[in-house]
Amino acid sequence: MTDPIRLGIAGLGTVGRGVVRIVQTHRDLLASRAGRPVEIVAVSARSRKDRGVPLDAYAWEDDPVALARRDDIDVFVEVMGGAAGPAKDATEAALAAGKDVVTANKALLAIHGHALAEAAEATGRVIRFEAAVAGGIPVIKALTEGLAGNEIRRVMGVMNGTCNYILTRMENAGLTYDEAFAEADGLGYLEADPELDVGGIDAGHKLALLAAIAFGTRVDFPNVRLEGIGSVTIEDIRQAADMGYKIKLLGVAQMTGRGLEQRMSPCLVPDTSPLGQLQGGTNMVVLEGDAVGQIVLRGAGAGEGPTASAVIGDVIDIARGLRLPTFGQPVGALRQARAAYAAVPAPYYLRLSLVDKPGALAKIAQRLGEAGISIDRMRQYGHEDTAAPVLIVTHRTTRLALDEAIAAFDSTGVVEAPPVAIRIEEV
Ligand SMILES: NC(=O)C1=CN([C@@H]2O[C@H](COP(=O)(O)OP(=O)(O)OC[C@H]3O[C@@H](n4cnc5c(N)ncnc54)[C@H](O)[C@@H]3O)[C@@H](O)[C@H]2O)C=CC1
Ligand SMILES: N[C@@H](CC=O)C(=O)O
Ligand code: NA
Repeated sequence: MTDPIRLGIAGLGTVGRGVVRIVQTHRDLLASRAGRPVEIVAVSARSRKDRGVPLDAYAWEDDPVALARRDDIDVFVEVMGGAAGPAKDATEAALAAGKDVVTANKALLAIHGHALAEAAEATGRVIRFEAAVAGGIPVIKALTEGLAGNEIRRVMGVMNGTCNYILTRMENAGLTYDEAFAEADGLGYLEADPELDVGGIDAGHKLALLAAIAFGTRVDFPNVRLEGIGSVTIEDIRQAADMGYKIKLLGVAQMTGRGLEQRMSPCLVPDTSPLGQLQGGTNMVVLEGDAVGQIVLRGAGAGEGPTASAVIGDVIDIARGLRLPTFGQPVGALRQARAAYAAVPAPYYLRLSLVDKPGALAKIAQRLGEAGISIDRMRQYGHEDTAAPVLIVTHRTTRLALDEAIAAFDSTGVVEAPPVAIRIEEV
């Protein structure tokens, strides 16, 4: 058998521990699949506490940058996290020292991915990041390799398990947002900064990485339109269900006539669709190509085993000699796409609280008509107070037209509370 592939692992938390565990338990399997032994040479973490896996056989480095530069490693495995600081410094040091890099760090790549891809290309190294997007789901591989013959039409997904957990608990157990959030916190689901999860930032990082591969563009996280789940109410979850929809924190990236649209926001999807059926902390990514049609990938987006599985898959690819550009094309071929927003028309869900007087609904219908918006379905609910809850599902329209109509509702004098408008993504 040929020389081993030698790993230096920076970070021994959930993911790092999982990587060590797989290397130790699947020694022969990995060697056979990689065509050479997979060995851990050195590790680094903030403290030398017990991690539940034997580490004595490995050299220890307090400093991840020193680990990245060691002569006796071939691949630097970065599983510390953080968009800057040691993760960035050590990744740069590894590339400069001629090491390949495997990382689970979506924040780092969403912000510095282009520069790091340039650095990798300059030194002839590769950066692999399957674990960074939808954890154990091999979506980077699917897009970069399996679908390489397609023009990608659209990439969609539920890519933050914590948010999907919160939304499904609200839906199934009737919890308020705050109650479901507290439950997710108690289960240890939330990132150290929960805003990364519930603000849609973590999922936005993942979407930006997928979009770069799918559309051959530079990673453009600042132009991902982010809206978190903090404003989703139990009322909307119930009313949407009544109209046949589920609310999901959905990422959508699409190349439009006006540029690249990247959105991460609460959307309605049909409750019978694969996305609508997705429960708990599971992730789902939907890829659409001109030749292949639609592909749906579902699985664990986080956790020790699933995330480490993705890291090891990347290590094996490197051991086998598979050397692909970071985003599927040489950096010079990646375009800076113009950013577009709300370029693709869609049906919308509109929840209104109207004064219960003759003609109120007619005034709303008139304003919608004046904005060129046609009503598909409408429902008014019985009520005990003076405001009548009204739900409208529109035919396809633009967000611009909808915002115009909503602004015009003010002059009707029949709207009791700010209207809620949520896009219905056609999946
Ligand atoms: N936990 C999960 O399910 C998933 C995590 N990821 C990503 O994987 C990476 C690691 O995540 P976790 O394992 O959950 O984090 P964690 O917080 O459990 O572990 C982080 C590890 O990095 C070490 N570390 C942090 N700063 C360091 C420094 N300056 N020097 C040396 N060691 C340092 C810590 O001591 C710890 O061992 C992050 O980028 C995260 O976003 C990606 C997908 C899923
Ligand atoms: N916080 C993320 C886990 C890692 O990507 C999630 O909840 O999905
Ligand atoms: Na993945």
